[in-house]
Amino acid sequence: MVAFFTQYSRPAKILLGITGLLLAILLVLFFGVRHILVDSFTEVESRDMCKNVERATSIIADELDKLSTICTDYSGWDDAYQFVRDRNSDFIASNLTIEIYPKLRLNALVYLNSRADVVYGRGFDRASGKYEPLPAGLEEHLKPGAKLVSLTTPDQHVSGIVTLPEGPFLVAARPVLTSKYAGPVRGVLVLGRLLDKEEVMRLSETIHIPLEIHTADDATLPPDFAAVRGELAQGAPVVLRRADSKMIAGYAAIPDIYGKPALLLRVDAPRSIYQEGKKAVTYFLTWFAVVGVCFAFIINLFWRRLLESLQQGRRSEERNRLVVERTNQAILLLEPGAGTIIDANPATCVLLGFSRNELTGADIHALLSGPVQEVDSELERCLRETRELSLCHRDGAELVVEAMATQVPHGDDQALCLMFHDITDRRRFQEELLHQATHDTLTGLPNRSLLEDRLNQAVAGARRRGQMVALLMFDLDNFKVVNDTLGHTAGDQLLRSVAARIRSFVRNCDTFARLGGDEFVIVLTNLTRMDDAVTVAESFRNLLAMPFFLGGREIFITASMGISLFPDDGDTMEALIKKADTAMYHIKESGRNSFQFFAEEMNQKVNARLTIETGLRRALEKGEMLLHYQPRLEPGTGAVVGMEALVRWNSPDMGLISPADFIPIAEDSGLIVEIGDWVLATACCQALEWHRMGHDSLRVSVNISARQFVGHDFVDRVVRIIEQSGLSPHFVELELTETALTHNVDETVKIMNRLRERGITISIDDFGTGYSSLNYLKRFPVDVLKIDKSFIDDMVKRREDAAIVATIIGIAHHMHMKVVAEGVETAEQMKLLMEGNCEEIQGFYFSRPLPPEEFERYIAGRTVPLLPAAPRE
Ligand SMILES: Nc1nc2c(ncn2[C@@H]2O[C@@H]3COP(=O)(O)O[C@H]4[C@@H](O)[C@H](n5cnc6c(=O)[nH]c(N)nc65)O[C@@H]4COP(=O)(O)O[C@H]3[C@H]2O)c(=O)[nH]1
Repeated sequence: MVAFFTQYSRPAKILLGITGLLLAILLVLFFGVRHILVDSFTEVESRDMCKNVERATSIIADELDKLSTICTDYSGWDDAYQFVRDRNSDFIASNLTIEIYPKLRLNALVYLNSRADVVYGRGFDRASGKYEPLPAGLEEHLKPGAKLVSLTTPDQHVSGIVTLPEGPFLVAARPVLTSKYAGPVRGVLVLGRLLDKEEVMRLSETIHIPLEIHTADDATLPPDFAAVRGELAQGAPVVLRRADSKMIAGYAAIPDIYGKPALLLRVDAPRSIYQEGKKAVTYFLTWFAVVGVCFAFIINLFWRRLLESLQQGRRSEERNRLVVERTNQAILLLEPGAGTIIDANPATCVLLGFSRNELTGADIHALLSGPVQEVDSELERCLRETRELSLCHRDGAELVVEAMATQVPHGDDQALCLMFHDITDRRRFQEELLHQATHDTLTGLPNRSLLEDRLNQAVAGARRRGQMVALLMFDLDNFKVVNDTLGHTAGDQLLRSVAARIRSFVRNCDTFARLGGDEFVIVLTNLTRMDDAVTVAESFRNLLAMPFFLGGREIFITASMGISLFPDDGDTMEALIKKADTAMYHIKESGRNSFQFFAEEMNQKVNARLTIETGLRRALEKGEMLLHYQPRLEPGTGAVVGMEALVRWNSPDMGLISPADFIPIAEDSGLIVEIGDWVLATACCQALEWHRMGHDSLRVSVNISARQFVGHDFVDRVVRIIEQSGLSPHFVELELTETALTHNVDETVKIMNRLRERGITISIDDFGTGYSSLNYLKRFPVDVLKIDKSFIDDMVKRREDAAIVATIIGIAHHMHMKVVAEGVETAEQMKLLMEGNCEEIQGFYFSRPLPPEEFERYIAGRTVPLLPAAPRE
């Protein structure tokens, strides 16, 4: 048995137990209810049977009453009254005929007089329909003093049963009276009726109940009667006996007129109530059993389902638990409303550095940064959307997490399930990316894109408040020089220092950005007057005026600043920057180290510049460019040894334009490369032509812009152009400015060497105006130094300038370079230069730059040494 049960799982055992219990209840109910119901039907059956027995006894009583009534009719009658006295035969003949016996179903009729003498007495056999003697046994009851005949008063009467040897008799006795039932009593009338089988059958048919009657003292009583006789004799009114399941018998005893049991009667009846009841009970219980079994089956089914769903629930709970325990997602369960942590999964512990025990029961507000109300509303929002929250690690570090929440059942309430994962690194990376995208890497200042954003915000705010916004744009004067002379690293350091110095003075509400190169922009907000912008601009200029220290060297810089204003100069970054840039450009043109508000005239200048740039692009194609040549002479001999090619632009719209006006624009736009190539090619061709004309020692010098020089294919281009012209490179001199050379010294030296290897002469133009570093001079493979005109101008009046010129000549000679003085305008200048052993001279004193044909005339008519008046250009 134990083994039988142990093979099943616990839920299956419960199921078996419940099924067994149900079946037991069903069985108990079945038999219990059956018993109770059958008993109650038996009881009903008994009651019904008792009623039948009563009806049987009643029918005998009724018969006795009827007999008594007949007796009354025949005893309370004047004729009978007379008859018992005189025994007249008429009475007998007319009233006591034989017909009355069967009619009244009488077996005996006896008139007795007051002395109990039988006046008239006859017996009658109803079977044969004939008179017979009175039953012998009856005479005993008719003797004087017998109960039947002892009726002395009119109201006395007797009816009942007497048992005679002939059988039980129903008897009725009444005193004989007048028709008015008046006395004195003259006798007694006794009527008797044999209760034979026919009579019993008649009674039985009357009451529709099978009836059997025996005398109580009958020696041949049937056994069932004999069995109940004793019980009835002891006073039991009715005794019931069930012979089998089909029939029931009820027994009763009927006393005789003396009160002794005289008759035993039996009423038989089919046990229909019992049978029907039993059938009904069986039917009911069968249904009950069927319903019970169905119910048990359904319960079983539901229980199985319940078990399955419980098991599924447990499995799913286990699965969920494992997921929660093993997921990388941090999960916190919070008490509703209070924010107390109910539970935390291992991922949370790893993320926050707290143990599960430490977290359980802790307040979430201690982990989330921010005021309680804000934290609560953030948690509330997490139910609707993914939010970013700041959590505190155990070590105090701030963690940024991406969180969302849902409500889960917790007891009768709903707990808040907060799920989150660490995005600190991602957020940091995004912030870095955003910072990189919006900030300048060198200085860390906002870049153009962030500047635009801030400027738009500033403009929107100023528009609302009715204020002004100032955009201050500045660049560093001569930054290029610093970059070129001290190197890019120093240049970068200078930019960083400038940024740091200005940034420390810029208000938080303002924006300080770097556009690129040495260009910076400051956006000033909350301005109500232009003067505020002036004050700020001046303070920045003062800030920049203080020295910077680069690599142990003290550097002084200045800046040129252009200022544009919202709303006067525009409301977009493009417009405001363009106008600030225009103003800055204007400042640069007019002396630098200052600031200037944008004015419309500046725009006109810019437009003019644009017109030049546009025209320049077509000038070469249209043949508007031409070259003038300025002769270079040897002071000692007065011979023209060469000429400087100087470009001219004869614009059909603007007339003859000076190179001082369009060369810077050509440099800025990059057109100088194309123009430079044309100049070199044209100059070489021209020189070759003059060589062919006989002036075969003339050297031609050509100006080279820094922009041309830094081109990666500069040498190849120059060499190719010279070769294509057919002129020997030995007659070509390239004039480079100091600033062009100091860009990248090593590279410059290489280029110079390559040019010189080809026989090309290199000269430094405008020497003395740049940094004039002797260190560079020592490294550069230069053939000629051209002393700038500014020194020549003042050398006659200022001894310092004369000394500088003499020094330059001395150094140049010392370094095996020739010296050319340009801008010589007077004989004094020429004289001093001759004395200083300057190799070549160029200037208006001899000739202005001349168109080719004039130059030809000039060299053709040249006599040496002369001090000619300067010819007009
Ligand atoms: N007051 C005065 N001026 C004198 C005297 N002697 C010569 N000049 C002027 O001084 C300039 C000399 O040229 P630069 O220093 O190379 O200065 C040149 C040069 O830097 C540039 N330039 C001219 N042509 C070219 C060219 O083909 N290519 C490049 N890259 N630059 C050129 O334009 C500058 C100006 O050229 P220009 O207007 O032709 O002006 C010329 C010339 O006319 C004098 O005694 N007194």
